[in-house]
Amino acid sequence: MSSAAILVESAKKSAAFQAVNDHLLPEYKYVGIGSGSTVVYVVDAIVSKGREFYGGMTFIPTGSQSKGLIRKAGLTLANLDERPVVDGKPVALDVAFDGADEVDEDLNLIKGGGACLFQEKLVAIAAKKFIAVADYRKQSPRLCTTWKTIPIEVLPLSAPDVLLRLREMGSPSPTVRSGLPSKAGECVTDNGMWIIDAPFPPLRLPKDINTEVEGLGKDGIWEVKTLADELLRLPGIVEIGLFHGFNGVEAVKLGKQLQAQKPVAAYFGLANGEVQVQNAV
Ligand SMILES: O=C(CO)[C@H](O)[C@H](O)COP(=O)(O)O
Repeated sequence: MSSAAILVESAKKSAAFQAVNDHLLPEYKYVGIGSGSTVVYVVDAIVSKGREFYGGMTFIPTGSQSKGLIRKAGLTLANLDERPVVDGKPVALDVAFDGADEVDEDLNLIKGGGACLFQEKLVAIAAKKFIAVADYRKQSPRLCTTWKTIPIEVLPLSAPDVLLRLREMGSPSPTVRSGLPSKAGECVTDNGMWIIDAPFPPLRLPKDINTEVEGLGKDGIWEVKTLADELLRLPGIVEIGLFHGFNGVEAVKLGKQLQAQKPVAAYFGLANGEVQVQNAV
């Protein structure tokens, strides 16, 4: 491994251990475990706390990789739809930890680099608190600055029409993600869908908008929510890798449970070994 890669791995690990220390409380019962390479360290951090600490917890995966991690670590596994239902409601997860491809200054996220965005969003919204864990490369003032594409999960037979609509919306060269080098043909998600990676110029935040026209993307620059709403209106798109809106704490105040996509905090491992915490304000 190159020294740059070693630095990145060590940053992911530091962020994961601090996030778990700060946000996994011994009384918790249901814990969401996301996907990707950073989440491997989240599981390591949980295991390092010892069975007395995590033995009463059940871990909910966001896809087959995450399921494998939970099983391999000897943690108790249950699928999202296997939580008990109390008073007609599935119990909320106490916390969910997941990685991110890009995090903006308002804690909006791009996710889906690992093609797991659909189940990741289901787990994030089912959690009282969602914590993003990443290394320093993922921090960015605006989405689509360093991670330049938005992953979009689509029904395979809708792909040609979705690609056309994305081009009309100002995405210059959206492409169906390939499964290569490990799989010939398209990348097929855990849900049997395909992923389209749609490049967009860096997205605006609501505070950047001077006129309604800008927010609508007519100048080619979209605001996060406007773009997310427009994408989700298109039949064939199953889910998008934009996580935006509000977080779990705000959702409770607003009475909008099961709609919170944003993390309450993002933990970034830095190149100097420190961890920077970006909390929701
Ligand atoms: O969204 C994801 C998978 O769909 C991942 O959480 C995201 O790609 C970050 O991965 P990594 O921790 O490997 O950088």
